[in-house]
Amino acid sequence: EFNEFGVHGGPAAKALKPKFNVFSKTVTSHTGVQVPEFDIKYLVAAAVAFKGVGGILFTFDSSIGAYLLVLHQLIVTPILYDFYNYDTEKKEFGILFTKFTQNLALLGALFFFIGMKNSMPRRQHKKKAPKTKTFELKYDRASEIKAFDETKTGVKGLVDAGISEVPRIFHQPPDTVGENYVPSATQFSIPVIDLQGVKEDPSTHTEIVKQVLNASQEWGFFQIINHGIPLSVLEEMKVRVRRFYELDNELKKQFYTRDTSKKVVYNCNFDLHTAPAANWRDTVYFDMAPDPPKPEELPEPFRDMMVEYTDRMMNLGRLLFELISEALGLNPDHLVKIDCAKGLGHLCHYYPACPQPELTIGTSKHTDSCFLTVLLQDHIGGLQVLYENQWFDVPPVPEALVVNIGDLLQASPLISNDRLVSAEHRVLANSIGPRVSVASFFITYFNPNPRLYAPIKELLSEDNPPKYRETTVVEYMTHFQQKGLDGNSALLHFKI
Ligand SMILES: O=C(O)CCC(=O)C(=O)O
Ligand SMILES: [Fe+2]
Repeated sequence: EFNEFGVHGGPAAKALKPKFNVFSKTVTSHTGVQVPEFDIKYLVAAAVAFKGVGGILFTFDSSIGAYLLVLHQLIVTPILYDFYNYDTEKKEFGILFTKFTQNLALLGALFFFIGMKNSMPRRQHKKKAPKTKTFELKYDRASEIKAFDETKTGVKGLVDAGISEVPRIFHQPPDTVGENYVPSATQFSIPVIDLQGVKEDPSTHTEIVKQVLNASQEWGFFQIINHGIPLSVLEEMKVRVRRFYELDNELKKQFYTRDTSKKVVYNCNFDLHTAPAANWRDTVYFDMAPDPPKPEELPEPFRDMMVEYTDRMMNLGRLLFELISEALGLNPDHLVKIDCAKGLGHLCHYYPACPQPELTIGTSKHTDSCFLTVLLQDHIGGLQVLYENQWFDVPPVPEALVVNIGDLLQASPLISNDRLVSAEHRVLANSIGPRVSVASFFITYFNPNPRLYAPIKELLSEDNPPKYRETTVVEYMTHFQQKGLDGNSALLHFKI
C-alpha cells in the first residue's frame, strides 16, 4: 500500500484517509484527546521514510534502523489494520485481525533485535581492548627501542628525566601482571632454612639436607639464614649497587654494552631488542669466576668489594651444592666435581620507581639459566615465585639470601632429570623505589668448557629414563640468550 506516493500520497493515502478518520474519532471518544487535523500525505510520507530508511539501515545491522521500523509499525499497524471497526462475523475482521497480529509479531522481533544489540556493545568493548594493543604494536617499536638503547642511561635515565608515563616499549600485554596472585599472608610461603650448625652437628646436617630436598623439589626456591655471610657485607653490597647506578652518566656509559663476552656488562634488558615487552630494570653483570676481571676493569664502587663478595659467595655455593648432592643421594662432592660451582657471575639489578607499575613489570616470568642462583634482595619486595600455578611473594628478610634451582640443575633437568624444580619467578614493578638486588648465578657462562651435561647416570633407571639430551653450557646459554625472556623455558629445546 505504501509504494506509490504521487502528489497526494497515492493509493495509500486514499485507503488511509477513512481509516484515519475512524481512528481519530475512536481515540477522541475514548480518551477525550483531540487528534490534530493534518494532510494524510504527510503521514504516508513519514511511514514510507521510516520503512525505507529503517529497512536499509536494518540490513546493515543498525539498531537505528530497527527503531525506525518500530516507529513505522506503531503508526501504521493500528490505523491500517483496524479490525476493531468491524463486526467479528465480517470477512474483513478476520483478514485485518490476522494482519494486525502478524505486524505485532514483527514488532516483537524488532524489540528482540534491539535488546540483543544493547547487550552486545558491552561484550564487544572488552574484546576491542586487545585491538588497541595490536594498534600499539604497529608503532615503530624497533626505532623507539634503538633510540632508547642509544641513550645508554637505561630506565634510570628515563626516570631521572622526569617522565610521568611508562613509554610504550615497556607495556606488558594485558593481564600479565595481575593473574593468579595470592597475597603473601597465606598458610604457604617459601621455606626458610636455618643453616646454623650445618657443618658441626651431624643430626642438624641431616635435617637440613632433608629440608633442602623438600624445598628444591616442591618450590625450587628457599631462603637461608645463618649462611655465614655477615649482614654488614650484604648491606654494603646493596649500597655499592645503588652507588654504581648513581654514578655520573658519562662514567656509567663506558660500561654500557651488548657484548656479552665482556667481564662487565651494563645495559637495560639483555633481550631488549627481541623481547615482546621491555622490563622496568637496568642491570650490570660481573663475570667473576673462574677468570675474574682485573680490579681496575671494575667500576669504582665495586673495586674493593667484588672480590670479597665473590669469595664469600663461592664458599656458600660449594656448601649448597654439597647439600643438594646429598639431597639427591649422590656423593657430597658430586656437583662441585662436575664444575657446577666453577663459574660465578653477579647480576646487579636496579628497578627504578615506576610511575605506572600496572602497565609494566620489573622482570618478566622466567627460570634461571644456570645451575643455582643465590639472590640478595633489599627491603622493597616484588619478587614472586610460581607455585602450583599461583604467584607467591618472596618476602624480604634482611639477613636472608634467596636460593633457587636453575635450569641446568633442574633440577634437575639436565642433572636431576626433573627431580628438582627450576621454578618460574618474576619481579613486579613498584611505584616505590629504587629496588636493588644481586643475583649470583653459578654457571660458567661463555668460558669454553667442553664438559657435556646430561641427566646424572646414578639417578636414571628404567622407570626414570633421561628426559634431556646432553649439552654443553655454551650451547645451552647461546640458545637462552637468543630466546630471551619470552615466557618459555630454555630447557624445552633440549627435551628428548
Ligand atoms: O631481582 C630479583 O629479585 C630477581 C632477579 C632474577 O630473577 C634474575 O636475575 O634472574
Ligand atoms: Fe631469576
